[in-house]
This record gives sequence, C-alpha cells and structure tokens, in this order.
Amino acid sequence: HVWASAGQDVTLIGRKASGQAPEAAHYATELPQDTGIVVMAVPAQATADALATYAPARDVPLVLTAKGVERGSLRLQTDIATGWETSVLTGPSFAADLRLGKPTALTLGSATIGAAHGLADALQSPVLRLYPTDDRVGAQIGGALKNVIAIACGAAMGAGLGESARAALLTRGLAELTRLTVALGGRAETVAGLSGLGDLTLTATSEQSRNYRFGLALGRGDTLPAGTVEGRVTAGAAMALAEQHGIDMPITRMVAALLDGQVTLADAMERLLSRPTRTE
Ligand SMILES: NC(=O)C1=CN([C@@H]2O[C@H](COP(=O)(O)OP(=O)(O)OC[C@H]3O[C@@H](n4cnc5c(N)ncnc54)[C@H](O)[C@@H]3O)[C@@H](O)[C@H]2O)C=CC1
Ligand SMILES: O=C(CO)COP(=O)(O)O
Repeated sequence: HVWASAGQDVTLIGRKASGQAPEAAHYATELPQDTGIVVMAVPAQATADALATYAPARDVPLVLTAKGVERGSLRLQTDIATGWETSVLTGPSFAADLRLGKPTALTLGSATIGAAHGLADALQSPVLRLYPTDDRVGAQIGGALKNVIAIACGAAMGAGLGESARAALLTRGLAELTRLTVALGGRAETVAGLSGLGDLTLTATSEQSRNYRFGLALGRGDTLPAGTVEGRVTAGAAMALAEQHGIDMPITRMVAALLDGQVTLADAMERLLSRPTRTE
C-alpha cells in the first residue's frame, strides 16, 4: 500500500514473503480486498510464479514493470497475466532515480487508450510523467530487447572497440527492435518513443544499468556480475521469437550465441562487421 494517488489504493508486489530487506514492508504478500491498482515489479522470468503465489486474478488494473520475454513459452508479460486488465509501465528509469524524486518520463501501455489515460492519471506525479499508448506489444518489445542490445554495447565498450562502435550497435539494435515489434503487431512509432529509443539510450550508455555493466564485464573478460540481468535470458527467447517470425536480428543472435558460449566476443564482432552491406 504505497503510492496512493488520485484516490486509488495501489498494491505493490515485488518481494518474496521470505525477503527480509528493510524495504520489504513496502511490498504486499497478499492482495487486500480494497486494492484499486496492482503494480508488479519482479523479474520477467518470475512473473508467472509471482502472480500464482501473490495475486489471484481480479477485476482491477494490473500494471507490469518487468522487461523481458519468458523463456520457453516466448510469452510477453501481458500474455502471462491472463484474467487481469493488464497494462505495462516501461521506459527509461532507474529505480534509484525515481526513489530520489528525480524527473522521469515513461510509457503506460494498456489494451485501450482510454484505460491507459485513466491509469496514467492515477499513477503520475510531478516528477513521474506518463505517456499513454494502446500499443502494449511495441512497449514491451522495446523494454525487453533494449537489455540485449545494452549487453552488446557494454561488451563493445569493455573490449575497447570505442564509442563509435557502440553508437552503431545502438542504432542497428533499434532497427532490430522495430522489425520484431512490427512482426508481432506493434507499431514502429512506439519503438521510436520512450519505451524503445528512450530506454535503449539510457541502458546502453549508462554504467547504472545492470545489463550494460554485465556487457562491460563480458567485454573486459572480468568476472560476470551476479543479480538481475534481464537481457541474459531474453537474448535467447527473443531470438527464438525472431526465428518464428522470419525476422533478421543479427546483434541479438550474436549476444545469444556469445552467452551460450557458441562464439567468442572477437568472433561475434567479426561476424557482425563482415555481414553483406545493404541499404539502411
Ligand atoms: N531496477 C530498475 O531500475 C528497473 C527495473 N525494471 C524491471 O523490473 C523488473 C524487476 O527488476 P528489479 O526490481 O530491479 O529486480 P530485483 O532483482 O532488484 O528485485 C526483484 C524482486 O522480485 C522478487 N521476486 C523474485 N521472484 C519472485 C516471485 N516469484 N514472487 C514474488 N517476488 C519475487 C525478489 O525477491 C526481489 O525483491 C525487471 O524486469 C527489470 O528489468 C524496470 C525499470 C527499472
Ligand atoms: O530498465 C532499466 C532502465 O530503464 C534498468 O536497467 P537495468 O536492468 O539494466 O539496470
């Protein structure tokens, strides 16, 4: 019951009942009868389990914040949360910035634009500006795939390939996000917004990002950091989705192969650079 806004009572699900960290008190371990909006903040691979454990489907809005594609099933987050009125809150935001009250702008994606406007009004604040959309697919593909591209950008920087190479990976990575979004029924204009370009820019250039730091360590040959690095699983899952839909995603494919140990970083970069050129 944190984050009460516009008269709505918001329940936050995002910590296992056994988690005893100081902030555990902010998280619910069961849904109160009178909840108005449920916000879920668990890793993408834990969404199905967290919903089954803590949140039986209700006739209230559920807002998902996880950024990733489910391993095996290849489901987007909204396809996991069936039985709910599901929305996604996504875009460029480090939790640490939000916590300090620093200004942030995000995308709020719902099944209808009316629902998205209603939730945006309820959840936004003077420092949290929300842009409604009814393109949940585009918003989710941007959020999920930017983590994979951020790993590639971190790896390039860690390997000393330079900022020009990073800019190339970021831009061609954006083209991959766009192709997959359109193939899955989303809109290219969504990818050009906060949930795609915005989040990719943040994540692929900032050492605050866990995905970028993971890539940096990979590129430097350092010990890989532990903790939540969503792009690790999503690289393979997104590649499988791309294959299902006949989409070319060379950077994502190289990250997936690198993480699977099928190629070295030097091989991956060489293969990317030696691809036949085509019109941009
Ligand atoms: N940290 C950030 O700045 C941002 C994170 N996100 C996304 O939010 C999602 C969660 O990220 P973080 O909160 O940073 O991860 P985290 O790893 O810091 O925290 C995840 C929390 O989920 C809990 N959890 C794990 N499995 C669970 C389950 N089955 N049931 C209930 N709770 C469970 C854990 O106890 C932990 O407290 C990720 O998909 C991430 O990409 C999105 C925007 C910003
Ligand atoms: O999603 C995020 C920023 O928008 C957080 O990124 P990381 O998970 O890479 O830290």
